[in-house]
Amino acid sequence: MLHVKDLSKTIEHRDIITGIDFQWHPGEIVGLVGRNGVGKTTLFRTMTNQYVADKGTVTIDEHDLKQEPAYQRQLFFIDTQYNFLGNYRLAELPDFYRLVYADFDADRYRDLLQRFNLTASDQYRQLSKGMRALVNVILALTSNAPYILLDEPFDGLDVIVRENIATMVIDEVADQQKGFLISSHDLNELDGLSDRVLLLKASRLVHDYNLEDVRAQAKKLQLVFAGKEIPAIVKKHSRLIRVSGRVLVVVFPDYTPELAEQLQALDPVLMEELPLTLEDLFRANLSQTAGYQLMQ
Ligand SMILES: Nc1ncnc2c1ncn2[C@@H]1O[C@H](COP(=O)(O)OP(=O)(O)OP(=O)(O)O)[C@@H](O)[C@H]1O
Repeated sequence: MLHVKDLSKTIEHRDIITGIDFQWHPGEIVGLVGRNGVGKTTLFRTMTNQYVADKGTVTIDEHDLKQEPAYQRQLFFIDTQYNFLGNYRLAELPDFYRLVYADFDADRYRDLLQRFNLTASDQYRQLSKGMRALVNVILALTSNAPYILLDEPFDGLDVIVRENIATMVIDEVADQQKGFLISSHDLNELDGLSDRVLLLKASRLVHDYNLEDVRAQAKKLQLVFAGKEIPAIVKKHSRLIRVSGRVLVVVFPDYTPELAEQLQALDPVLMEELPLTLEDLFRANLSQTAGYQLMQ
């Protein structure tokens, strides 16, 4: 089990990540979401000791990664902004990774390059953004590290490659109990991939969602009422996702049978359940207000 304990990092007197605390088990695919600049990449860099934490620890099975650097080999991360790969050909990369990851699977690396039509003699820096992202994921999978950090892995990839990667990640988790922590803006991609999502806001971890529980509790409804006014009970208990004419699309984070009865009693012209996406949850939790003020 990997445990991030009270991890904090200040850069140029600004708190970039503050008191981050969570546990992550092999076999879990955890999503990491948050708005631009909230600190997702900084969290990855601090977890892997690229940035020295001001406070807190990261342990794997109780071994502190700073005190026992050998355990860092159980954690895989490629920094998409700063890495050493640029000047090397794809065929050369296993030579480096083998030095750190003793179980690096060079045969599988070669097979995956072929499968995705990547040319082994190409230099990493000559690849397109999407192809580089793909090579990063291939290296992550073939490193055989049990804990893998992927920073925006779907950024720049076309839909076919995305689907292939998502399938490979799911297979690795099922077959080998690897753990993935995946930051993404593409919430649709994390939907159906993660069992659990961590939400960062203003440098802090503000939610640790078990998506199954959340889906059992929350409901997204399309509502139309006869009157012009939005009923108080709707405003009080829901977040507005969208409005078009008199049709409201709202999310109730805590939908109870009592609430359902109260809504029915308002005699809506239309009340229909819609599938709740991760994006709805993200918007419902990140906006500063419930959204109704905008309509006044
Ligand atoms: N080395 C650094 N020097 C100065 N500021 C930094 C440094 N690293 C990170 N920051 C700042 O920390 C904040 C968080 O950046 P970070 O890249 O971690 O965010 P992010 O959540 O990954 O963003 P995005 O989703 O846009 O990639 C930003 O304001 C960034 O400018």
